[in-house]
Amino acid sequence: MSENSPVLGIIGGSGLYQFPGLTDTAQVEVETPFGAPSAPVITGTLAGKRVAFLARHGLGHTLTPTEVNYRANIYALKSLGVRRVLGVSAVGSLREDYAPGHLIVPNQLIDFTRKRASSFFGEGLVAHVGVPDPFCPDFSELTYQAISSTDAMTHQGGTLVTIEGPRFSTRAESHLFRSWGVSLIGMTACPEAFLAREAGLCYATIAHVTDYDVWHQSEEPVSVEMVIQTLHRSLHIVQEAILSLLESLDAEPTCGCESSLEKALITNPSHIPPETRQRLALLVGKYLEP
Ligand SMILES: CSC[C@H]1O[C@H](OP(=O)(O)O)[C@H](O)[C@@H]1O
Ligand SMILES: Nc1ncnc2[nH]cnc12
Repeated sequence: MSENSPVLGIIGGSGLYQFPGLTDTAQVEVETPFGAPSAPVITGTLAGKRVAFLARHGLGHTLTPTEVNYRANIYALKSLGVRRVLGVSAVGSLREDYAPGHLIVPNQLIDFTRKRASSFFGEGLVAHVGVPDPFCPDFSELTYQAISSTDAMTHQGGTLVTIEGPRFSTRAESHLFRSWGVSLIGMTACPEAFLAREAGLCYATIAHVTDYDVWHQSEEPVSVEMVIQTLHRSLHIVQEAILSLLESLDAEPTCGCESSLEKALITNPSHIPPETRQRLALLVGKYLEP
């Protein structure tokens, strides 16, 4: 981390493949021990602050939610000195009052993914990170204030379920999630949020509702066309919210996200293979004797 490090990492989801208004941009090809990120990271200045932008599904939306290399994406942002990461996601709504076009900052997650690398750990170094509140509460509060400063209808909190995709849900699945009190459905927040926690980063999501999934009696079932149409109407508001969020990021984080690994490592250091120690040095170096 240096004085010039980006104050915010933005992971743009469906429809958000670049960030308009960025100046002094540079395209950074980051190599990580976990492979290549979804796209080059674009660093630049926005509202007078340095930011780093990454297109989650690749520049031409070439990666399915399963194919996204979440570990490389989070690692790449961490390696650039980013401390706060904002995920932007198109989501379906599982409740009447969270309507298409609304923006939400969710506060809970349910993980229904099955085929994703969801931890940086393994290969001789074990850690069990705590995620009772998987989104950083402080950063989520700032993010909620930022979306509230726009003209959009907004909501604070709600449980977001992440399904594996790429298919959308069946009606039975959609009703099941509703019966559990789940508010929103998407395909990418897990493992992104969990990896950010392992990497000691503050993470929050702006979820923009694009559809009512497939449970609603009077609405058409979700389709890509429906998602894109709603996105086109609401993405400029997300961008406006991010400009407002940047204004509130001067203070240092005071939450515990940065020290998430302090009590999470369980492996006897003398047993950690040197290659693993080296691969994870960016995350665990400060906790292990050289
Ligand atoms: C294009 S509809 C499904 C697709 O959109 C969402 O992507 P993201 O979270 O990156 O905005 C959803 O998770 C699916 O990947
Ligand atoms: N209904 C839905 N299910 C899963 N992911 C989505 N992204 C946008 N709408 C969605």
